[in-house]
Amino acid sequence: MKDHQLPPPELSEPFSIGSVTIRNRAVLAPMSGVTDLPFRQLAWRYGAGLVVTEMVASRELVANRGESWARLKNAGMVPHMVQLAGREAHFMAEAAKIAADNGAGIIDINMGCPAKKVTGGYSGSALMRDPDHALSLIEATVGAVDVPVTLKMRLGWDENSINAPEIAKRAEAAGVRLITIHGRTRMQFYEGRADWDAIRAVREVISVPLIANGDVETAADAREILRRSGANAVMVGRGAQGQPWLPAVLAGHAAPQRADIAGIAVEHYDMMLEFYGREAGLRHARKHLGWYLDRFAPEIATPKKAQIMTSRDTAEVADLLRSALSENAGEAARKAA
Ligand SMILES: Cc1cc2nc3c(=O)[nH]c(=O)nc-3n(C[C@H](O)[C@H](O)[C@H](O)COP(=O)(O)O)c2cc1C
Repeated sequence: MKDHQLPPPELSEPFSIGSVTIRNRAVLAPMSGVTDLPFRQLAWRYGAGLVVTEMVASRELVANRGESWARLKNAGMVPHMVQLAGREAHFMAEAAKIAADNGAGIIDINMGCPAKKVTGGYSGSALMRDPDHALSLIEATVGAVDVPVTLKMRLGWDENSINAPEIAKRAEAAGVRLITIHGRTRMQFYEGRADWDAIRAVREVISVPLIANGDVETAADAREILRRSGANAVMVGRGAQGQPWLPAVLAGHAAPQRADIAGIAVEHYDMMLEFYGREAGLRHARKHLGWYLDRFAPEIATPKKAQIMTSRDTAEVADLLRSALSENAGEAARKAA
C-alpha cells in the first residue's frame, strides 16, 4: 500500500523534509506583510511545526535591498525556512546561496502568488504557465545549495490548465524535497473554496512529502484536508491572523486561556515596535490589532476600534487594547458559565 493510501497521519507527529526533521504537521503559511519575524516567533513559541518567512524577492536580495534582509531575519528558530520568489534562474540561485549562507535550513520557491505585481513580473503563479522555465529556476536553485529546496504552488493557472501534478513530478525529479499545494487556481485568487480533493492528484504522482493548504481554520478542517488530499501535513495562513497559536493548536497544543489573550496582543504589539522601530512598527501593527479585535472583541464600538488602530501614543494603544480584549474576556467567561 502506498503511503498516501494509509489513514491520515496524526498532526502531532513529526515528519521530514530531506534530512531535516519537522516537529509536527501544522505549518504556518508564508504571508507577505503578515508573517514577519514577530509573528513567526509567536507561532513558533506556541508550537507550530514550521514557520516560513514572507517571500523574499531574489533579485532584491541579490541587490542587497534592506527590506529583503529584514525578511530574512531569524531568531534561533530551527529550521529556518526562507521563501524566495523570482523569474531569473541566476538570481534565484544567487539568492538561495545568500539565504543558506545566512542560516536558511530550507529554501522554498514561490510559484503560487497571484498578485499582478508579481505575475506581471512573470514570477509567482505565472511560472505555472511555462513549466519549462519554472523547471530551469528550480534546477538552478537546487544546484546552488546543499539544504533542501521545496516548492509552493497552486493547482494551475486556471481551471483549464491544472498542471500542478505535472510540475510537481518534474520538480521532484529535479531534486525538490517537498511540495505545498494551495487548492485554488491563480484565476481564483482567493475566491470560492479551496479544492482539497484536487490536491490528491499531486499526491498520486510524487513520493516526497506533500503539504495541503487553503481555507483551513479548525482542527476538523485540518483532519479533513489531510484525509481528502492524502497530504502529509497542513499549512494555515489567514486562519492564523489574530491567533498566531492556531498551527500549534491544530498540532494538539492547548490554546491560550481567554484571559491571556489581551497580554499576548500587547506583547505582539511591543515586539513589532521593537522589530521595525516606532514609525514602521505603528504602520505594520495596525492590521494585527484589527484582527485581534475582530476575533476577540467583535462588539467593540467603531470609534474605539479606530482609536486603537490609529493612535500614535503607544502606551495608550497598549492600555486600550488590554482593556478592550479583557472586557470581552470577562463577558465571554460569563456567557460560558
Ligand atoms: C496577505 C497574504 C500574503 C501572502 N503572501 C504569500 C507569500 O509571500 N508567499 C506565498 O507563497 N504565499 C503567500 N500567500 C498565500 C498563503 O501562503 C496561502 O497559500 C493562502 O493564503 C491560502 O491559505 P489560507 O486559506 O490558509 O490563507 C499570502 C496570502 C495572504 C492572504
